[in-house]
Amino acid sequence: MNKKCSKLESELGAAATLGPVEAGPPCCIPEPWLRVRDLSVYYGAKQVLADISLTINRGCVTTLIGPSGCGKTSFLSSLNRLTDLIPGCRVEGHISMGTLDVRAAKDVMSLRRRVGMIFQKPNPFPLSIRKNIEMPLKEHGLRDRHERRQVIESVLQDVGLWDEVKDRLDASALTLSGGQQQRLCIARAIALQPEVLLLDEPCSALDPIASGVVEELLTRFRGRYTLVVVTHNLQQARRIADYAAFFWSTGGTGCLVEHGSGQRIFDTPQQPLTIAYVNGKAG
Ligand SMILES: Nc1ncnc2c1ncn2[C@@H]1O[C@H](COP(=O)(O)OP(=O)(O)OP(=O)(O)O)[C@@H](O)[C@H]1O
Repeated sequence: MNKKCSKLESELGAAATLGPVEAGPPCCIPEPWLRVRDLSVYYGAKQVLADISLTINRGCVTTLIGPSGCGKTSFLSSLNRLTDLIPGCRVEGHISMGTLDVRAAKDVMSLRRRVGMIFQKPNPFPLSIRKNIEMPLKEHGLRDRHERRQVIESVLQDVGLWDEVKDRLDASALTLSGGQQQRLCIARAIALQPEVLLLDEPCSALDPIASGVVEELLTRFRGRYTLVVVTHNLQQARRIADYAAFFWSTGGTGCLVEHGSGQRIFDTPQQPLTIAYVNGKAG
């Protein structure tokens, strides 16, 4: 077993507070899954991303780093077509996921089931803890009540919330702490069995302990989901990244400066801007 795999094993063993997540095979052998070619994004006349080409490997953690405003969220939102919902937003270029042409996909609801998104600020529905997970399951056609209950328990176990909430599933999700709300949002996303999870600064609104729990959870998801994580926390990015992509903005337009394995981007970056950024001297 190579070094990365044995490291993953010890990380899985260390995640004792979380549920019995069944990890898939670790991403030792890169398998391209999301392919982005010549992606440009505009808000009205303003171009905020130019000609981004990046391949994201299945089952791996890819972190997107770069200063505020360089287009990381816009990039994420293009991947599951949340950009469709932004008035005046226009996307050019090609995005594929496996054999699916993302930009041409007609069934956007199914695309978003396959590509879930977690936001910076936890956004549970103002409903009970149970309904937060049950409602999307119903919307996506899971009619059997017993099966829904099983999924609810299983995903709450996965995110380590089950023991904390099993006696108050009908309480409002808004009574949970910020960290618990974020884990509920992750449970809600994984209940739909996505292939890809997009996470936009998932820990930045959380205290260090809650942030650590979510980070540990992401590490355990490696292999089971393809994770694309935006983070401003370079230590965190360094810890979790199988791959990293560094964005920068010139004159308000974001571009991709450099990408590669996390180890290479953080330990031996090639581009002067990347060197300055990962060493805290730019951005
Ligand atoms: N809905 C919108 N309408 C117009 N401009 C927008 C919109 N959303 C983002 N922008 C602009 O697009 C640029 C890129 O924003 P984006 O949020 O993608 O960057 P980011 O790297 O994720 O920033 P941050 O790290 O601060 O979240 C910014 O200049 C921002 O002001």
